[in-house]
Amino acid sequence: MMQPIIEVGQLKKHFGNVDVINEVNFTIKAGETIGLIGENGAGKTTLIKMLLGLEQPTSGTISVFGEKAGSRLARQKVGAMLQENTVLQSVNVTELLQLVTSFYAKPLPVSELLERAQLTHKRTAMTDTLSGGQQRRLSFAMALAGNPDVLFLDEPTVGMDVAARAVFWQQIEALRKKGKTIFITSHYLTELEAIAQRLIFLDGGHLVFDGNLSTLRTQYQGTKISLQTHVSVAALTEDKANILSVNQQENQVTLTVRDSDQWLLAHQGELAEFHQIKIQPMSLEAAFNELIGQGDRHANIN
Ligand SMILES: Nc1ncnc2c1ncn2[C@@H]1O[C@H](COP(=O)(O)OP(=O)(O)OP(=O)(O)O)[C@@H](O)[C@H]1O
Repeated sequence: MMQPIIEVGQLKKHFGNVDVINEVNFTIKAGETIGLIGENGAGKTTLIKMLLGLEQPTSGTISVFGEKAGSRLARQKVGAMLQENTVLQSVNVTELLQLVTSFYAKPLPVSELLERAQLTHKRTAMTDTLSGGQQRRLSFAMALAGNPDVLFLDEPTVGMDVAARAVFWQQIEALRKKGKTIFITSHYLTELEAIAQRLIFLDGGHLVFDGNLSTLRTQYQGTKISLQTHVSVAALTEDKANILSVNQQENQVTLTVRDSDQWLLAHQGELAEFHQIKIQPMSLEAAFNELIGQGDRHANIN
């Protein structure tokens, strides 16, 4: 049985009177690959910074390898790629990686880091002459420097071109296969679908989903039905268990339902009152984004 290596309990973070993380609980086991998804401002970066010990929680507990986040032990075992590229000026790529590896007890060889980050051809380039995507890759090399057991990657592929992205995801897959624990944030579910067995969604600082992709699919992926009608929304959404979302603009109604056949069967008596019906499958991402949008509105009302 895999051991939990990170445990988060009743975690809260307020900035002033703004709740950024609200009562978040989860544990991470060794070897898991976790995708953390949420809109801008959902609290992803704040959560990662607390897991790294770079931000202090307002309340709640975080344990990393049985110790406080950011402890000496945790820093040896954890590598991170944050959103800002913190790259030292006036040194070349190799010198920077030599410096970073010197902080660790069991670092990876610089040549391997250069290769994994696709930067071998840039090994003698000054760090401030790198392009945005190359700096992102240098941050990746720095995250790997200590041969960490756990990797936190905050929107790692931003600024990378298509080819660099593809190689980057191959690297992540290779690290996953080696048994590394990987925690990645992204705005894009599609980018994580292939790699993350487990997905955690933050919405306004609330953990709204924590589970695997197939659970996510059965819970949220639906079919979109749009139509024009004077039939009331209440009547159209009577079978609550089948309705994922509903939107009405005058007589234009858009529903997302789990099972469109079941919905049509239930409403066959009203078909004469439906016009311009369109039925289309919805991508998981679109369905989930719609739900997250609803969660936001609920959060604002409460
Ligand atoms: N140091 C700070 N002081 C005050 N507010 C902050 C601070 N850091 C973050 N916030 C606020 O906390 C909220 C969550 O921010 P955070 O960066 O964690 O979100 P995110 O999900 O990572 O967003 P993005 O996708 O844009 O990176 C935002 O409303 C942000 O303005």
